[in-house]
Formats: sequence, structure tokens, C-alpha cells
Amino acid sequence: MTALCEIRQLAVTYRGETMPALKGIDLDILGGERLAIIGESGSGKSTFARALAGLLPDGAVVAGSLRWSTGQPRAGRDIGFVFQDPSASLNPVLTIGEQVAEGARRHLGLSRRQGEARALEMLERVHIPDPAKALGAFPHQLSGGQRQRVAIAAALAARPGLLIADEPTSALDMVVQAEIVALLDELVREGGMTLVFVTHDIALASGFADRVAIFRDGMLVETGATGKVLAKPQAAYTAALIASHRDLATPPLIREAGR
Ligand SMILES: Nc1ncnc2c1ncn2[C@@H]1O[C@H](COP(=O)(O)OP(=O)(O)OP(=O)(O)O)[C@@H](O)[C@H]1O
Repeated sequence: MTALCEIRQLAVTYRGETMPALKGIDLDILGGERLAIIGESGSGKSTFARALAGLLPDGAVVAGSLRWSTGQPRAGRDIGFVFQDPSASLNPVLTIGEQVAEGARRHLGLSRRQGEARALEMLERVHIPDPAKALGAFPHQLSGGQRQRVAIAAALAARPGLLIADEPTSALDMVVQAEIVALLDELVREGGMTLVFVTHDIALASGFADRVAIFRDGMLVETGATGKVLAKPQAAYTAALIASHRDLATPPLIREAGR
């Protein structure tokens, strides 16, 4: 696999802060891989995901380089982004159909009718029950898991090559979590997309990620093939993270979700 993005010495300092939230990150994102960014709260995972997507807030100072093999990608078009809380990322006063169609219409230049057809297709792909009816529904009429499916449909509607999912399941209960991870896995495989999956849950990531990157205090501690890192972590911190996870000895969630 060739590098989709070569990240070198990436550092991010938020406006008004003296300490960088992220520093000295050297990492290649490989085309077509499923990469999990793992770390505890405050380790810089979201900062990394936002820096990658060009979605940092105004005033954040970025140092280092991101070299894309595809040319500079645009968030929404070339990069789809799924956030932790689907309620916050969906507009409560727009129908599901309008929201899923919006990105496709804007970025693919589709007509209203084509946008609606694309929205229907996407709702089918994310397995929303009765997708034709869901087109006209509002977010509050769906469950949390269904809302996250809609957010995923919206993120993928413009056919991005890279999907970044930032803790997309942490607002959901365990069963729904597993279903959403299985769905992301399925969609990324089908579409030949690259997935960057941000999570604090090393067990969840181990079920489907090809590679893991372990973050701590704004730095990259360790990276490698998932099986290798889990079996033989190089860093003491990674070993502690694995040891502290009570679920790691049991089969990963995603396999329980019905594959
Ligand atoms: N907009 C912001 N302004 C100032 N500091 C921020 C901002 N966003 C995040 N930070 C700080 O940057 C550091 C890294 O935060 P980040 O959200 O990237 O971590 P994280 O690993 O994603 O954590 P969590 O899982 O809790 O979201 C933290 O110290 C956080 O307080």
C-alpha cells in the first residue's frame, strides 16, 4: 500500500494555549487501510483527526507537514467525517433526506431529484429500515444508532476516498456500538475507502483495524499492525493499555455483531 498521506512532525497548538495539543507526529496513512487512532481522553486523538481533515478551529497553529498523494483533499468531498454525537452533527429542523443529499448535491453537482435518489441509495446502504419513509423523517424520530447511520450516510454521500470517524460509537450502547463498527467496516471494504477510526477503546479497534497508532499526551507512542502490537507491544504504555482492558481476552465486538 502506498501512503495516502505522509504526516511529518505535525504539531498543533490551540489559540491561547502555550502547550501544544499534538507534537512531533510522524505517521503515514496508507491508501485502503483501516487505521485506528487509540488513546486516553486528552491524548490528542480528536486534534489529530481534525488536523487531518482540515477542520481545526480558527486560530489553531499547525506546524509540520501533511503530504497527500491525491493533492489537497477537501473536507466533505474527499474526506468524510463522522463525529461522536450524531445529534450534534445532524440539523434537527432538516429532514434526513435533505441532510444526506446536501453533501452529494453540493460536491457532486447533483440536481434536487438526483440528490434525493442518492440519499435514498445511501440510506439503503447504511441499512436504515424503510429508507423511502426515512427520507422525510426528522432526526428526533430516529434512535441514536439510526441517527449515527444517517450521519455516516451523509458523510459518504459525496463518495470520499477517506472516512475519518471520531469516536463514532461512544455515545451508543454496546450492541449498537458493535453494529455501527460492523457497518463502517462493511462500507469501507465495499467502497475501497481508507478509514481512520478514533477511539479510546483498544478492544473495539482490535476487532477490525489493520493498524493501530497509540497516542499519549499529544505524542505518537507506537504504531504497527494490530495483531503485532497487541501480541508484542513495544512501549510500556501500550502494554499497560492492553493489560488494563478487561475485554481484550474475549472475542472482539465486531465478530459478535454477526459476521
Ligand atoms: N478547541 C480547543 N482549545 C483549546 N484546547 C483544546 C481544544 N480542543 C482540545 N484541546 C486540548 O487539547 C488536548 C487534546 O485534546 P483532544 O480533544 O485532541 O484529545 P482526545 O484524545 O480526542 O480526547 P477526548 O477523547 O477526551 O476527546 C487536550 O488537552 C484538550 O484539552
